Amino acid sequence: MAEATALREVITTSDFEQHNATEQKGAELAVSVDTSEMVQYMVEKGLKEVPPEYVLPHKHRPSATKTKNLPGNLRIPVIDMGDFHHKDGAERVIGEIGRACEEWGFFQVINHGLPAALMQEAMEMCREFFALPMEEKELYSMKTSSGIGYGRRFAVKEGARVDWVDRLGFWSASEEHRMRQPLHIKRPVAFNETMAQYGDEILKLAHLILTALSRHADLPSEYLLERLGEAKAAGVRTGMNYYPPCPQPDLVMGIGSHADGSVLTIVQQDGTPGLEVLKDGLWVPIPAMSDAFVINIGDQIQMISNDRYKSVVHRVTAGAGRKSISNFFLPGWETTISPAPRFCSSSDPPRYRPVKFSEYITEFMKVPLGEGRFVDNFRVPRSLSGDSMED
Ligand SMILES: O=C(O)CCC(=O)C(=O)O
Ligand SMILES: [Fe+2]
Repeated sequence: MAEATALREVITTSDFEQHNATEQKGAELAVSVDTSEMVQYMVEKGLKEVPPEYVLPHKHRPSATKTKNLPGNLRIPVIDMGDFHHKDGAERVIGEIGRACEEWGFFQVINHGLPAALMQEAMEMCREFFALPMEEKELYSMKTSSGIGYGRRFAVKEGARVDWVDRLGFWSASEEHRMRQPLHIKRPVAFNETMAQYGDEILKLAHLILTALSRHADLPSEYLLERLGEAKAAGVRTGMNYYPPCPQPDLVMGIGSHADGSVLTIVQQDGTPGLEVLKDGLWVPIPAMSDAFVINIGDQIQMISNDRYKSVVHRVTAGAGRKSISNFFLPGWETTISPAPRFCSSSDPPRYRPVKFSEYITEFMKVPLGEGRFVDNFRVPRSLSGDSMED
């Protein structure tokens, strides 16, 4: 029993799930999700007080860390990608994306190419799924360490704090990933088809962003994509998140502060605030635009770009109820990630040691979120990499 709990705790936490880690070794581990531990279940049963494992230390609570008098210029960039395919507009878009990734690691995009109707349908799938009776959602419970299915974010170690969120995880792209590890949702009936179409479009958007960043760094358009290994091996892991209404929102976090281990992450919000990014020591709320995507750089691009493009800490506060769709663009499992020569020089040698994505993700899943920057574990000690480690 204790062993099963420990296993489950280690397995279902990380941002981009551990699907590949165990799958590639042929060692998926059995896990079981206990319905009574789902946040939505507790809330629907009329919970009035947040259980102790969710409660944040005082100094980490939203009331203690909220930015008062946010400077007016501290707003994450909103970038209109409409001109990206036009010769005259492309330079502007590329410049804005590149600068946003250098300065913020976060930005929102509008006119991004995904039809508004498809975004609405995807959010509708998310709403309808979480509105199913608990017995029906349970049919999709995470059963193995793949992280695919209905489950939640558990503590990674005994006594660790738990996030106020339930999640449904699956591969939304590419077709290879969907076929190899499918999650067939019966209701809502349009789920599989809609989310496959959505995933394919998200994949295209991820490619566009990497093209823009490659060009921003004066590299061939395909450069960053090619560094992620075989095109077929990269994919999009999607997590539909439900942060149920919380009776004591100041005591908890929807998702505690963390940086994503992905290449990049593309998030669709439902129009409810909650997502915040840490900028110059201040928590900056991200406007909840339901027709935009929030895009953030993940650790893999930070390493490849030798810290030029930043993977930045963010968090989600709880409140009256919120849904979002997190799409993690992941490299091929066998891909070795290392700073690309273009981002290094004799005065700024590689700041990270090469690391196989499989090694990265396996280690990432063992550490609790919010405890330091995981990516720092792969930094070359300063004395070996020259004297230009400062940001
Ligand atoms: O819910 C959100 O807006 C973002 C969630 C997030 O940061 C994550 O899934 O890594
Ligand atoms: Fe995140």
